[in-house]
Amino acid sequence: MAAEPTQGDSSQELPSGIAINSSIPPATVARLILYARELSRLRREGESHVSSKLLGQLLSVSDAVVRRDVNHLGSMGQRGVGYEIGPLIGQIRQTMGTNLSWKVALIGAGSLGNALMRYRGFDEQGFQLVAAFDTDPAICSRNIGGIPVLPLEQLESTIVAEAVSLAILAVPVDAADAVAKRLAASGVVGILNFAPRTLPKFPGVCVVNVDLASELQQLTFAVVSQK
Ligand SMILES: NC(=O)c1ccc[n+]([C@@H]2O[C@H](COP(=O)([O-])OP(=O)(O)OC[C@H]3O[C@@H](n4cnc5c(N)ncnc54)[C@H](O)[C@@H]3O)[C@@H](O)[C@H]2O)c1
Repeated sequence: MAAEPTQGDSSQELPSGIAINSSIPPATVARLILYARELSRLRREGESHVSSKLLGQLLSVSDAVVRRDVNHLGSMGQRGVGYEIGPLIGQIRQTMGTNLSWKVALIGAGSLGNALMRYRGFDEQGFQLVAAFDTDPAICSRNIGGIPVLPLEQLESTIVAEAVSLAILAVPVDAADAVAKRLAASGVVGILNFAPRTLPKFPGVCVVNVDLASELQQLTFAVVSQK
């Protein structure tokens, strides 16, 4: 896997909160993910090839940027023919690790957790949400969006039994560190953290932070800077 989220001290933070540790620049990683989305759409529409110019237009970047980004994946394009869409999607997925299927646990089945459990888009991207965990007895033993909500006491045993490797953290901020520590000790290798704080570093565990308020601040910055 070429691109990895944060691990240890050599991590880099993207403005968006994506954090990676890799020879591929973070901005390129972010664009590669978007290229894959556009390429999949083009393939569904029956296209077999795409030029760097068209791919650039779809993301509002220049064709030179596209070529530079795709060069990180090895030799892919052919002058005059463009990129073959199928192999390019395959190479991006292999680089991102999304060619694999990942088992995911959700911790915190509150407002945000509920919305995530009802979201149908994870499966088609290779992410299988196997269980959610919560401390509230009124929520545990329920089934939300087809996902069982289990008491937090069953966290470690379920992660081991189901071979869960990723976790989504949607607990209140004060609970985040302790839960993350338990996830790391159980063998989870990646945490998507929604709690508005920086988690402690755990060896071998990658963290990506999602913070919509920060995204909104970037949006306001973009709006005020163009005036
Ligand atoms: N990053 C973002 O853009 C974004 C957006 C919304 C919410 N959040 C954050 O996500 C988290 C959840 O938000 P919410 O609105 O769903 O809150 P919520 O209060 O509705 O849900 C939190 C859930 O976590 C459970 N919980 C509490 N302690 C726990 C523990 N130790 N282990 C397991 N479960 C536990 C609670 O019982 C509750 O069901 C908060 O930290 C919030 O700040 C982030």
